[in-house]
Amino acid sequence: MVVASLSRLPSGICRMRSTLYKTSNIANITCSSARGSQSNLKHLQRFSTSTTWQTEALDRTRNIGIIAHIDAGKTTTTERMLFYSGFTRRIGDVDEGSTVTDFLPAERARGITIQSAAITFHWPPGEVDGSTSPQAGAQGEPVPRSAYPHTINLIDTPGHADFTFEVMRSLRILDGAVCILDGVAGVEAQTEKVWNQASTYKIPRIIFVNKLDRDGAAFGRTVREVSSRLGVYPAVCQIPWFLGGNGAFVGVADAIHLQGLRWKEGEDGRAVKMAGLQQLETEEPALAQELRRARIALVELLSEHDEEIVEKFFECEEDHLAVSPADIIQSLRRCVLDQSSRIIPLFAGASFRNMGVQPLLDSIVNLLPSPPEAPDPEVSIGGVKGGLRNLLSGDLIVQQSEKVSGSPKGKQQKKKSTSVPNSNDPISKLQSCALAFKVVNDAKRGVLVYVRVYSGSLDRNSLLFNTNLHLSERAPRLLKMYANDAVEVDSIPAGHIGVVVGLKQTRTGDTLVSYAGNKATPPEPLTSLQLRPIAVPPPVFFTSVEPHSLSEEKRMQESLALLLREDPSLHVNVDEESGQTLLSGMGELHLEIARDRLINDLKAKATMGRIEIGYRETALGASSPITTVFDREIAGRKGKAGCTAVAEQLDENDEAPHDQDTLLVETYDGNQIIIRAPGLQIEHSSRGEEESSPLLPPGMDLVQFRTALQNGAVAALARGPQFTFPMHNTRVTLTIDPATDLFGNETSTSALTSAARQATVAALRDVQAGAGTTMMEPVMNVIISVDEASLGSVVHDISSSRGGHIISLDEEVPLPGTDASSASQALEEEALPPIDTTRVYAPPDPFETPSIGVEIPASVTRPRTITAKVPLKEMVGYLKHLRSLTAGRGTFVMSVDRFENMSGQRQKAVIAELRGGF
Ligand SMILES: Nc1nc2c(ncn2[C@@H]2O[C@H](COP(=O)(O)OP(=O)(O)OP(=O)(O)O)[C@@H](O)[C@H]2O)c(=O)[nH]1
Repeated sequence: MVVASLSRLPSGICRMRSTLYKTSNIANITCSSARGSQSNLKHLQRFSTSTTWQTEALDRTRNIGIIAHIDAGKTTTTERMLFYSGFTRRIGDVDEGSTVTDFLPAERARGITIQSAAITFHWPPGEVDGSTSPQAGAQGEPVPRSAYPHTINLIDTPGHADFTFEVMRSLRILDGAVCILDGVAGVEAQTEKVWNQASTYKIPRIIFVNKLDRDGAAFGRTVREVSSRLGVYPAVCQIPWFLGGNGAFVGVADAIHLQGLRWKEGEDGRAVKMAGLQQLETEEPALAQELRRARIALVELLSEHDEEIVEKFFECEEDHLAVSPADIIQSLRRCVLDQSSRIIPLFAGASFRNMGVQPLLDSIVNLLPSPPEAPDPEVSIGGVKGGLRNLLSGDLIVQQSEKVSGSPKGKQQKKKSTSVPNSNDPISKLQSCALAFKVVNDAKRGVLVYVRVYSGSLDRNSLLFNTNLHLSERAPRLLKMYANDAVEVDSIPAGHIGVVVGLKQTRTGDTLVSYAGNKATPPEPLTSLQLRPIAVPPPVFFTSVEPHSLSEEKRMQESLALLLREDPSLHVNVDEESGQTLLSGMGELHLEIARDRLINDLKAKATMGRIEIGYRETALGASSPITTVFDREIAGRKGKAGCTAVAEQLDENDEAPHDQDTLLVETYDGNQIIIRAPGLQIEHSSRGEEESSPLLPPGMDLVQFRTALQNGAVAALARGPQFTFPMHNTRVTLTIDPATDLFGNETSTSALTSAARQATVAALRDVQAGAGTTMMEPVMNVIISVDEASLGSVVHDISSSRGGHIISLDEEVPLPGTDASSASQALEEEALPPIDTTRVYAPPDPFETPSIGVEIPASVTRPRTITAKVPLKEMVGYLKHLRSLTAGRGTFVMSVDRFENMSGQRQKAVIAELRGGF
């Protein structure tokens, strides 16, 4: 056996690698030895100044994420990656709370990942210079990419369902992903959910089956689940090495290189023993035989999808074992990038035992795409959707719009098609385009905005226009991050991930553009350019937040504002009547973490109340038009404005008015707000952009007028007339008659807001007195995975004790994600032919008979899947119950389906419970 002891040899990783890939020309690689996390900053600065960043070839960059079910081992694996790449000197432990990526106190305390952290390291260790990787060695033989250092930007994403939105946000900026599976639990419900979300963004993926050291690990079963539950063809590149077939897990056998890799129990994993096929044949004959089968299956699978490997196969006289590792890697890479093949390379290991992580790193570099190879990022601009590269090349035709006199915002537009770019074309003015994917408040450096740059180069001090908030901010400082260490840079080039320090407003999820010229805003339609917009799901839990004293109020509100910038799936609103601040979110854990962040990290002196379900209230009919005139002093200034409001049940089939008098039709938190001002005599500037009216109060423009009225309606809708829950599914129409409702100077924006609020409140009370209002509750889409034996009891429990409706059994119904395009994606996926799971190669698990070519009954390969709609109230604490019904095997995921009207009886029961406490 060849022994490569990395602890003894400073360049050991390289040695191991050269043995791994049998390449002769990689002697010029300088391997860095493992360095301590304290000292690594200096070490990193050496190869990460702004100049080198600029010149780092983009094809040697990987922006990847790790996705998985909670506890599959994402953080544990990341820690090993950091260690082997030389970024840290010791391996952090999740259970001891000493990991690099889970650096928030709340994460360390709970041992789970809450916020995605972006980390940069190099694999293999060494400097990433400007040269592109050579594709061939001196003798013309292909050289694997993993022979040359690459920059890996890694995003560790949370696995808990409460943080799905966080995962979605991270997925948007990834070019590739590693999906980690727990080798005992197999494909779990949350894995399926995240997998489907990654499919939505067409992210190339590889799979790592982890925890193979645990009792009950079943690699073969997991492989079969990958094909049946994730709907892909697993390309088994490694199989587990159990000593003597049924003994301890000691390493992996690699079907690409036809060799065994063995790690010594209890060591840090840097020393790897390698054994060729012949050696395995004498020492581990059963493993050697299975390895041959794995190689045959791998070449066969690739041949079905890749012409080039077929040629190589013929060149090797149809000998599966003779095809070179480099040819197999290239074929795998082609299949991963061309996702129509649905081939997913699959690797094996046990990160906690330090086994299998270096080959996984090699595969990240070898198989996952560089930024230019990744799918074209989706953008929306001027009402058109398409790819950013297409937009920049002129292949995406943007409809430039001219507003029609008096038309509502965004409606009734005259379209004029412009092919882009041309010399006058606004798209050619775009200098850079970036997505802010994360906002973090750093105790030392202030607010850090993580950005992924998609085009051009984001330069220090450039003016960035935020197309979501419609404001400009300067970028005074730029950083390149290494977990919680940073290096100052002058610019962040396209394809890279970096941090902007000093932005005051930008939130997670906002698109930032810089543009040529010195105008305050970019030319239309660049103002509407948005990268991969995602819809924030409605919050379903809420809690009150009270400052300890009045003097703490300001600090608390500032901290809450920061929390909201970090996480837009949190919502804050102030109940106007009680003055209470309410914080709402996606789940109980989500709010608990928000509480931790607010009180422990941001040091707000505040108390949070009980976490409760966010019910809603809705109108059952329509009010009569209610006109009120607000006439009171506001902040020492007389304020007077009138408004007429009608509140009614929102019927999706009812068309909103689109006439000249309609200034706004907007859906906000499930309610629709319409603003009308007949006779306002709206005028347009010659360029058709600015709107104004001679009848508006002096100094007020149409945007301020609309926003003031809208704010009033939104504030009133936050509290229902009967149950005080926020209104839902309700339409409010505000009508302003310039002759009777506007009073010159006295009509300030705050007077308009108060008038709109007052009129809406009165209209809601009128509905309550007439047709009435009712409570609504969140109903969840729930997908439960159980084994056959527990199916009956779980179905019975859901439908009889929890008032749920079973929608289907064993049907692959993708959960409606938080992304608008997932539904269409699901439809697209429906069209794909089913995977023939009987042809999928999976090695036998210990104590199982060989499985190749043997038909596997569906009941063995697939756990049963129950899809149901269940009120959220009945799902509180469900995991514990499910575990007891299924002997610990059952798992579930859920997402909000809709809010539903509650029956009188159910309403009464909930109110009694709320009064008496849970
Ligand atoms: N036996 C064994 N345990 C492992 C392995 N990998 C991770 N674990 C353990 O599994 C638990 C979860 O690991 P994490 O790395 O925190 O998992 P995660 O996927 O990051 O979890 P979240 O961040 O909470 O989603 C920890 O107790 C780890 O020590 C492994 O290969 N073998």
